Amino acid sequence: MIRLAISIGDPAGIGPEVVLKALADPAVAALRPVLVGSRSILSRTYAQLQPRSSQPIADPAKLRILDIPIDPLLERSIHWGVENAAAGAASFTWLDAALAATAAGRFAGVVTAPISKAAWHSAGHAFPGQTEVCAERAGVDRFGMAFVGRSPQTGWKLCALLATTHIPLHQVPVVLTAELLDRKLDLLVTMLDRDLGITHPTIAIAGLNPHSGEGGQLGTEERDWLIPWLAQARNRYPNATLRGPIPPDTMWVTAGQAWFGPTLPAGLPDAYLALYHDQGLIPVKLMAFDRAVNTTIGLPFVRTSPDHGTAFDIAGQGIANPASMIEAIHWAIELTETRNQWRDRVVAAAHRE
Ligand SMILES: NC(=O)C1=CN([C@@H]2O[C@H](COP(=O)(O)OP(=O)(O)OC[C@H]3O[C@@H](n4cnc5c(N)ncnc54)[C@H](O)[C@@H]3O)[C@@H](O)[C@H]2O)C=CC1
Ligand SMILES: NCC(=O)COP(=O)(O)O
Repeated sequence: MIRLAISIGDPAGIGPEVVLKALADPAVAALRPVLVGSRSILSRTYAQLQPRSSQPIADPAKLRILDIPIDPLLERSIHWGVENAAAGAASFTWLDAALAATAAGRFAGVVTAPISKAAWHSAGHAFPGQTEVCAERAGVDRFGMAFVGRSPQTGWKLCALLATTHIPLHQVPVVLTAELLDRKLDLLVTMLDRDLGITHPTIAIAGLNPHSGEGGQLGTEERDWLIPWLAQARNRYPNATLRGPIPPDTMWVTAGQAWFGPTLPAGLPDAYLALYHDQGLIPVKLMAFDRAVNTTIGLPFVRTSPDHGTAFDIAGQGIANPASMIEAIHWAIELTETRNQWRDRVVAAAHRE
């Protein structure tokens, strides 16, 4: 059985709730994952939400928990919907413990419930997000934030990688370079092969400007370096079909048709490379807010997370939807299995040589 750790996220948000609701799903419970967090916080979540929850919620007394208590004085300052340093310190400690146990070989992968970046900063942890902590603790400097999802209507798999992530919009054209895109495309091609079993992918690559610059009239990045970079990338990846730079507003039209069905349009790409956070995540969340899963690629282990955040506005009400957390757990299993099969194939091929 594949062993998974689940860090329970910010205790003032919906993380503990969606984790306990996910564990009420028999298919998730059968995986017997280990929750990394405070037993006391989980018990409190269960006691308060079970009577008013819209959905079944698992009793933490029956679950496997790596208990990391919060100092009782600090625990008293944790309240639903209140973003503060105590909650940020706790969620950071739990993530770190899950990663340390994974690095020690106890788990094959980590599923992380949502944290608040602002709460982390208040607690003195100056990371942009969980992605960067995973990468640093794993000792890798080439990693990416990808989103995957399986359409409940058509079964089509959505896969999108963000070339840049948590930076201000005005920095995007500065940070985006041919070298950065080389690294991101490399990660994406590897992920498609190793994690999704796609050896000859078609990848849609967005332009940066409206209409991909309209020949330089609406921006020059495409003309100056993006189109030349794509020509070189096509030579480097003869097994891949690289389409682009595609006008960003229309790039997702067939993805939407494939997601909602009833039929799949012809010529669908296997994956999308978006150049900045909202260029990728607005369409992904519009299509698949309750299904999409954030996965960090480039790590030596699998890491997934729901696509949503801490939802402080509804924390403590019992109405949070666990669907994306459930998907994050199933994707962690699926990605680990495909990766293991890939490794077996590589080893078998090496023995044949
Ligand atoms: N994986 C992670 O750790 C993520 C963390 N975040 C963090 O979460 C915090 C809040 O971010 P926001 O932009 O407000 O996004 P959010 O996803 O927390 O909330 C956006 C809206 O969606 C609703 N919502 C979110 N998840 C829901 C669920 N499972 N069921 C029902 N409704 C749900 C919320 O109530 C809110 O109205 C930020 O600090 C952000 O950095 C955001 C995305 C992912
Ligand atoms: N918008 C995606 C997001 O915020 C995920 O951040 P991370 O904590 O998984 O790095």
